[in-house]
Amino acid sequence: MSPFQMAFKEVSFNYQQSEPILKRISFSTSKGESIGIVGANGVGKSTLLRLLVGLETPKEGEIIIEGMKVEKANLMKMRQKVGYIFQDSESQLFMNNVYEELAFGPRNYGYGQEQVKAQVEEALNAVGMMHLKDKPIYTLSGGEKKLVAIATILAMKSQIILMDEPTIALDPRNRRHLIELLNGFEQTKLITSHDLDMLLETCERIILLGDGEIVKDGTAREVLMDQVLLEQCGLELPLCMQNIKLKA
Ligand SMILES: Nc1ncnc2c1ncn2[C@@H]1O[C@H](COP(=O)(O)OP(=O)(O)OP(=O)(O)O)[C@@H](O)[C@H]1O
Repeated sequence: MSPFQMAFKEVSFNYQQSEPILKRISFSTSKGESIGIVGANGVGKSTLLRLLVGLETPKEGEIIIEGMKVEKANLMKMRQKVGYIFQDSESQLFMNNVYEELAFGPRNYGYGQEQVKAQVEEALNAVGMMHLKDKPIYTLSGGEKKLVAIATILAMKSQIILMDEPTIALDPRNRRHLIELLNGFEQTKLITSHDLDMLLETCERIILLGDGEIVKDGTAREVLMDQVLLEQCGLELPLCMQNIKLKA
């Protein structure tokens, strides 16, 4: 058994003809960890998640998940293990209605009709969206689409969940709902976000990226409460840590 669940080993990456985006990135994660990935716009957070699900291939180094290298030959197996929730949920929902959307993954993995139904309903109940079961996707609001996208991953029973900016498009009530959901998940979570307050509540570990490298990999408190470090990387303290002056 490997001592880690996922590992980046000296991974470097650049898009075609662009400067290096990620430079010799190394870190590993254990089962059940909740990790926030933070950094300024364009630093490579989404790219890091795309590499993890094999949507991009490292130029150097390798990524290992549960003992398997992420590469073309293993992608189908990987995709069952790793659920990826895109920043723009719209682009990942493609079936006619919510039930069909959630059923797509489990059906593809060969589960029978009753099992598929059970997994879909369990996932919809988990995100509190059972009432949307028969709704056409195009009638959902942005926040509902986000929660349905999360439910598709739960219906697949993925043990590793990657989320790219999950609180975008959520109103305060649904944002709170998401935080509570995340805190109840036993799966390993890797979450990229500029919502540092949400990360402070949901992640025990934070990886701060800057200039293609890991600037700091530490506890949420160590990283998200270090104003000098955050400002060096183009970020600010979480709002809950700032002395907010409200307009009269
Ligand atoms: N398909 C692509 N082709 C070329 N360059 C790309 C592509 N996708 C992203 N980039 C560039 O790679 C860099 C990293 O992008 P990425 O989306 O990973 O950043 P990010 O940290 O997630 O940003 P943000 O916080 O704005 O979402 C950016 O400069 C971006 O313009």
